Amino acid sequence: MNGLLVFGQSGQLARELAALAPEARLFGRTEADLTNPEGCAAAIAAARPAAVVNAAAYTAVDRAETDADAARLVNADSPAAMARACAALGIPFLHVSTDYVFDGSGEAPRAEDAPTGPLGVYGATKLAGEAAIREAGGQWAVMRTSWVFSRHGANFVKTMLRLGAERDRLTIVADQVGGPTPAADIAAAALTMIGAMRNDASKGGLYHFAGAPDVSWADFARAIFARAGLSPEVVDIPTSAYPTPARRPLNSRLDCSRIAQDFGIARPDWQAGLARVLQELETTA
Ligand SMILES: NC(=O)C1=CN([C@@H]2O[C@H](COP(=O)(O)OP(=O)(O)OC[C@H]3O[C@@H](n4cnc5c(N)ncnc54)[C@H](OP(=O)(O)O)[C@@H]3O)[C@@H](O)[C@H]2O)C=CC1
Ligand SMILES: Cc1cn([C@H]2C[C@H](O)[C@@H](COP(=O)(O)OP(=O)(O)O[C@H]3O[C@@H](C)C(=O)[C@@H](O)[C@H]3O)O2)c(=O)[nH]c1=O
Ligand SMILES: [Mg+2]
Repeated sequence: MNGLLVFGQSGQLARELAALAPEARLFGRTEADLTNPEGCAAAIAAARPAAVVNAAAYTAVDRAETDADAARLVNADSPAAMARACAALGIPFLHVSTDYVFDGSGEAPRAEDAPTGPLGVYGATKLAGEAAIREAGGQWAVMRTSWVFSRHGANFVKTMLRLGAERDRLTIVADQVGGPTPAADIAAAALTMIGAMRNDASKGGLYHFAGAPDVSWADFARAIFARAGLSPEVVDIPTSAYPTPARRPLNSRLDCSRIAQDFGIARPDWQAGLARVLQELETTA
């Protein structure tokens, strides 16, 4: 897509956007530091893009607990400044949010208008970003996704490949359930949405998009090991047996029917995405 500006360069989603839209401009930290909201707005004003996707975020969930000021600047204040700069130029803005805006109670998949209740700083700052973007008043879309994995960056698949090769036995939480989502599918969905928004100024809003089917982290680990030909024993544990600085939601299931209805985008099959990512890791190793 001509004129697309992406915030983020080295991250999982940014790398997949670059692969699918090689003509896009990507801004890393040197071009735009998200701890500086006004700098992000100025970067948009100077670049005069046709559309903006924000693929940068403070994603270190545990570290955010003790680094809340930086997390808020990156996850809320800078996306808000980006949304205002896009509104001023009259161009579409797409931002990405998370299942961690929810409290994880119950077992039903959550729709976009379900009550939020973040359990930690990461989720709270992402939720604040959503609200500020809505208030900026331009043509915006926020896509909430979950459990992102790809060949790039830090993610659960790559952690499991490392630990599974080192250890005979792993204890993995089995009471957190959600949809693992290949970053490549998020990139494709984001480009579809931005294209539709450019064609129709009435398009936009809040959308859920996650891989299917929903699964526990323990069962996701088992699937990774089965496909990768590793055979550590995976022991189910409750979240209470895996203490971390940030609390995480137990129920991360996202109801993704709205994005299917409005944009024709179906939930991606994470097993297929996992097979692709393992193949990519093998050929680049
Ligand atoms: N990862 C996941 O499991 C999930 C992610 N999401 C959301 O999806 C989106 C994409 O996430 P993902 O690609 O996985 O994230 P990554 O952690 O892979 O990448 C984050 C990117 O943000 C950049 N970044 C962080 N801080 C700054 C800063 N101060 N200035 C400029 N750039 C900065 C990083 O740059 P650098 O490499 O230099 O640090 C990196 O390129 C985010 O909005 C995230 O909240 C939603 C659900 C799940
Ligand atoms: C490494 C390991 C993790 N776990 C657990 C911890 C955690 O509950 C779960 C997943 O670990 P992670 O470190 O990938 O979790 P985390 O970094 O919290 O993942 C989240 O990142 C943010 C950015 C999001 O937006 C979320 O959608 C989600 O993907 O697995 C084990 O139970 N055993 C282990 O050996
Ligand atoms: Mg993590």
